[in-house]
Amino acid sequence: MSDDLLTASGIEVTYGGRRTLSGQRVDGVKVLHGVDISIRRGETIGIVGESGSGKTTLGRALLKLIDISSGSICFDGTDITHLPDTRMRPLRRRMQMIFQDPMASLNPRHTIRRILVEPLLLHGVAKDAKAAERRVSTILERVTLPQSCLDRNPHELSGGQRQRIGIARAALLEPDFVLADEIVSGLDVSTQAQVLNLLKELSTDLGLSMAFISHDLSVIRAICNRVYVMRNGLVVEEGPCDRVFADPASGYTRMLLDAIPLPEVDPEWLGRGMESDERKTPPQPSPQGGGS
Ligand SMILES: Nc1ncnc2c1ncn2[C@@H]1O[C@H](COP(=O)(O)OP(=O)(O)OP(=O)(O)O)[C@@H](O)[C@H]1O
Repeated sequence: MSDDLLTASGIEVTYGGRRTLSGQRVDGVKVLHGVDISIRRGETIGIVGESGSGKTTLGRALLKLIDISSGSICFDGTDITHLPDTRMRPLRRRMQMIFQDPMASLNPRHTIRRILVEPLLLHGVAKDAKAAERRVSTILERVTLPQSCLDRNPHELSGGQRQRIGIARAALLEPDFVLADEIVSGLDVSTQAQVLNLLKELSTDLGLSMAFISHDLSVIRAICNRVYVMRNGLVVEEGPCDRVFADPASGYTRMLLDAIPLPEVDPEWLGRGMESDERKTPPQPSPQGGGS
């Protein structure tokens, strides 16, 4: 069995290309220009880069949520590049996504119970509603939410609670791979820390592979083993976080690091030691807002 769970080679994505009714081809805009990326089993990689560099597009391409115009994608030994929907369906359960804005991904008219129970039944992970409810109750405890959340609608929860529901929904389906796209950028710093901690624990417990998209370098450093740095639809640097942050090979990565001084990170909540000189860096607000 290969160490790699997910590999993608030469990924190109073009938005807006089409054929007119008269058969003429209208060129679109190419936003990924041949990206190679691999994610090993049990590994968390970061994808970082300035706004518009193509992080979200790459993430969606990896999950086959958008079409690629060139390249290939392999998941757990299966070439999924041209896999038809029927054969892709069982793999979709194993490749989950957690979104930046849970309000946009959780149906506002459904209770949390329905939001969590339905996918379990749809994917056949639980054999009946009773078994599904048992699983949901257990995962709620795991993400430290009270059972009373089950009868609420998404808008009745806080942002941090909603993000925990997003994590619970992904984890319930027992995925092998989770893509997390800017999932803490809308949260305050202490809630960010709690959500990141939870995700880190879950990924270890469940042996998940994760790709973590963020424009926030401190978040990437806190949670990832390796990092891919993107610019203008290309990977300009890839390597272990420790090396890339301490000694970036690309001038662009150095510029990103200079532009966004790393804030002080409390090693208690990250469960990770830091060098004493890094700890002297004062906390700095990120000058970049928004995200994917
Ligand atoms: N559906 C779409 N149609 C057309 N162009 C798009 C679409 N989605 C993204 N783009 C363009 O593709 C490029 C890459 O966007 P993408 O969202 O992947 O970047 P990003 O690095 O995730 O940026 P951000 O951090 O701001 O979310 C941008 O120029 C964007 O405007």
